[in-house]
Amino acid sequence: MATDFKSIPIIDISPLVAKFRDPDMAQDPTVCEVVKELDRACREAGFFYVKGHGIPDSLIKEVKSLTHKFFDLPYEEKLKIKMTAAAGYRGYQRLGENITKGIPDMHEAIDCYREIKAGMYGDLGKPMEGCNQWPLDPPNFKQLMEEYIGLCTDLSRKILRGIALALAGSVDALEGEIAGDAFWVLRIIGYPGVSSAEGQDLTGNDIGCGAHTDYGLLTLVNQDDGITALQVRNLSGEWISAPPIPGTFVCNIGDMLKIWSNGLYDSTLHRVINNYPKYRVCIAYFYEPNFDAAVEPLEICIKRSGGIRKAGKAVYGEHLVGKVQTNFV
Ligand SMILES: N=C(N)NCCCC[C@H](N)C(=O)O
Ligand SMILES: O=C(O)CCC(=O)C(=O)O
Ligand SMILES: [Fe+2]
Repeated sequence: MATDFKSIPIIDISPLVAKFRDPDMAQDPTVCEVVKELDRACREAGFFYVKGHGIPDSLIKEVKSLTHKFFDLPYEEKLKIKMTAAAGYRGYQRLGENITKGIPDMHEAIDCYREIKAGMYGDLGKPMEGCNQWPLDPPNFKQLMEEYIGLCTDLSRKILRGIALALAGSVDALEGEIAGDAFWVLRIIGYPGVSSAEGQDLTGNDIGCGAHTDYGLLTLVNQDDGITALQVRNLSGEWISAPPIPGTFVCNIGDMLKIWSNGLYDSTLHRVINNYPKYRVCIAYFYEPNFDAAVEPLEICIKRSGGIRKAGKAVYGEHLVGKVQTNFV
């Protein structure tokens, strides 16, 4: 459960990264220290920054710079990869097309999902079937994003080994049936600055993305430098800022990890408000369970919660499809 945290901790995960392939990593004292810090952050806030993650800073920056270039293009150009239900909800959505709790969000985005081939998950997967729609301009966009997705997938797996150690006492508890064939989502997002959104009165009250939780296991947020816009809700309802810290990712727990941990970890509510005059981009990578995974509370987590089971079984793909089908106007 979240607490009244006032700030979001920064965790140096380099021991987890270094010992990833070490069969005895669970006995390593530096790994154990990171596991403790992760566990504490997940219990208290459901949010933390990671440094020492090993993804090159040049790539993290390049991803943001190409994202700016794409959103700078004329609307007609962006529409060439328009998101539709027929395209498996993959592609470009205009400003206000995504809705959160019934209210249009002041962001535009490209949504990408791991490929689902026809028939792969039967009726469960049908709505999301398809390949991603990548823009031809800027050149190299697809290649760069795919490289980035690969590295984010590897990194998430490393962090989840730490979390699996904390919750289940074994490094691979979140692999196999739960996430051995992990699904992923990438949202490439742009939030106009306060004065540039057309027809807005400069009150700066427009919500870039309304309060929500993420759907899967773990999110890696790569946000623009110099703009504080992401806010995280603590137990008493205060919004705590998560300012960009160069060289880090903001990480947060998703709904499926909340279920698996029997609520020991919460998928914390968060929102985005860009009150700056500058256009802000964010690339959010979501590491999710296997598309057809049935996720339920882990026995040991139920024991640690006084023997009370706090959630039933949820099939990840159903949860995602339910969200996606109600997220758009
Ligand atoms: N794949 C993820 N987690 N996307 C987060 C989007 C949150 C906004 C969405 N309209 C909603 O209400 O969920
Ligand atoms: O823009 C951000 O900083 C976070 C975006 C987010 O929360 C999401 O896409 O789920
Ligand atoms: Fe989010």
